[in-house]
Amino acid sequence: MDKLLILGGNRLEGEVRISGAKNSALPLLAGTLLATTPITLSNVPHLQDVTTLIQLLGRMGVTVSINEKCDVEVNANTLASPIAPYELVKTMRASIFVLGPLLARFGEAQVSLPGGCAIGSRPVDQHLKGLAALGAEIVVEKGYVHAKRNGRLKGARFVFDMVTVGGTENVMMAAALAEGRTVLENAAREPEIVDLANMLIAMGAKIEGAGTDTLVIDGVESLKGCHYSVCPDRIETGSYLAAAAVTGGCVRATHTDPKPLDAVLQKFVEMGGKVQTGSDWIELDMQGRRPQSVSFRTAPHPGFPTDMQAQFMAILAVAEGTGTITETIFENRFMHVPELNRMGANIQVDGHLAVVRGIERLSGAPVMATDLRASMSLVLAALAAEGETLIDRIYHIDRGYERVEEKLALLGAKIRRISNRGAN
Ligand SMILES: CC(=O)N[C@H]1[C@@H](OP(=O)(O)OP(=O)(O)OC[C@H]2O[C@@H](n3ccc(=O)[nH]c3=O)[C@H](O)[C@@H]2O)O[C@H](CO)[C@@H](O)[C@@H]1O
Ligand SMILES: C=C(OP(=O)(O)O)C(=O)O
Repeated sequence: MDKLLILGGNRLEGEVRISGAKNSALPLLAGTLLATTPITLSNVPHLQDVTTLIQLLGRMGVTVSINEKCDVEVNANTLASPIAPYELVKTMRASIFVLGPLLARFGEAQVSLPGGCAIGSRPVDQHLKGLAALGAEIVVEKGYVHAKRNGRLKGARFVFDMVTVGGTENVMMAAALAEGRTVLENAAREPEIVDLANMLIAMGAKIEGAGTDTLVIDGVESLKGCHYSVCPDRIETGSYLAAAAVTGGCVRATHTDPKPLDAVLQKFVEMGGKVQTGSDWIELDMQGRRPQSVSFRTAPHPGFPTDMQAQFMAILAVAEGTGTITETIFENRFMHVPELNRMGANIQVDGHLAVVRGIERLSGAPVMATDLRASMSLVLAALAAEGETLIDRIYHIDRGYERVEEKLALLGAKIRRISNRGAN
């Protein structure tokens, strides 16, 4: 298992090029199943999760190739078996995104239930209820969702019980091929929903309201291929800006989009950072200063993203003053706390609330990554700590951060990947 070795204490300075968004690339790849002619996706990040979804499409008989520009070309016409098996789904929850498209386009699907993960139980009941509202017959048996339709899916009005990003995406994809109008209420408003809607529209879908809490989808009989570029990763962007915040440095993230990051950028300003933006870049300059503590609660977009919570906790750990963090989206997303405390942080958790009392300097220690964003919070803490930190189970970070050690090294981090393939 690979580990990361980081020697802390360097102020990070420079430019970092942001990759395509993991959380967009995954539903877009699943959405390619809906098209009757090939789709070409560009700006696809090179990540373990993307590889897993491509493997899943390949396992179903879909033809996936990478062209000379590193674009991913998908031809779903060769699909042979609409089955997403447990051994692939268990490594990546986003595999559930193939359910709606398979059902709508090919009439049936068998997708392993993804189950929970480190951050929470993460049920998919809303995905299933939404598809059932469109007329799908759904049975859950032996750990698999069996879904089929008789005739076309039928447009319907459906109100999500809670705001769910994946649920909105799955049902929106299915509704794009349903007969008649679907209205999805209490829909998620994340930028990745807008990206998926835009690709579906480029394929010929009729969708209005993406980015609001009501989606109106007029189903069409078929969708065609297109060329589509994955939107920039707002969480990767925020994570590299967090590296500036935690080290008192100055980082400019390029090839990104400042708009979806309002809530995060506001907190950097509250911390005492100087934030400047252009149409496709963001710079955070801490001017050598220690961040001031801030408090926040996670919320669906446009609120503060849960996917940035762990990284901000690392900043608060070395900030001046005390800050509180309330995690409202996932029930178990404080797994990084004991590891940060092992590095000297002073964080107390009571249910969904974490109280972080900033200290001047963390100290390097051997720590264990428990999930994707927790891994990044340990990396950030290590960058600010005195001495060496060895982070184990770094495979989590490879799910969501492309060439992380290379990008950080270019900003001046002393970071090295220790590969120990085959051994634990
Ligand atoms: C691949 C991807 O895009 N992942 C993101 C997506 O995950 P994901 O789409 O899984 O997250 P959801 O928005 O669906 O989950 C939000 C909350 O709703 C609950 N829920 C969800 C669906 C359901 O059927 N029933 C149910 O109870 C979940 O357990 C959670 O408590 O949005 C999350 C919230 O912004 C992000 O942290 C993830 O990075
Ligand atoms: C929780 C995340 O991803 P996933 O939904 O793929 O587990 C994340 O990106 O922070």
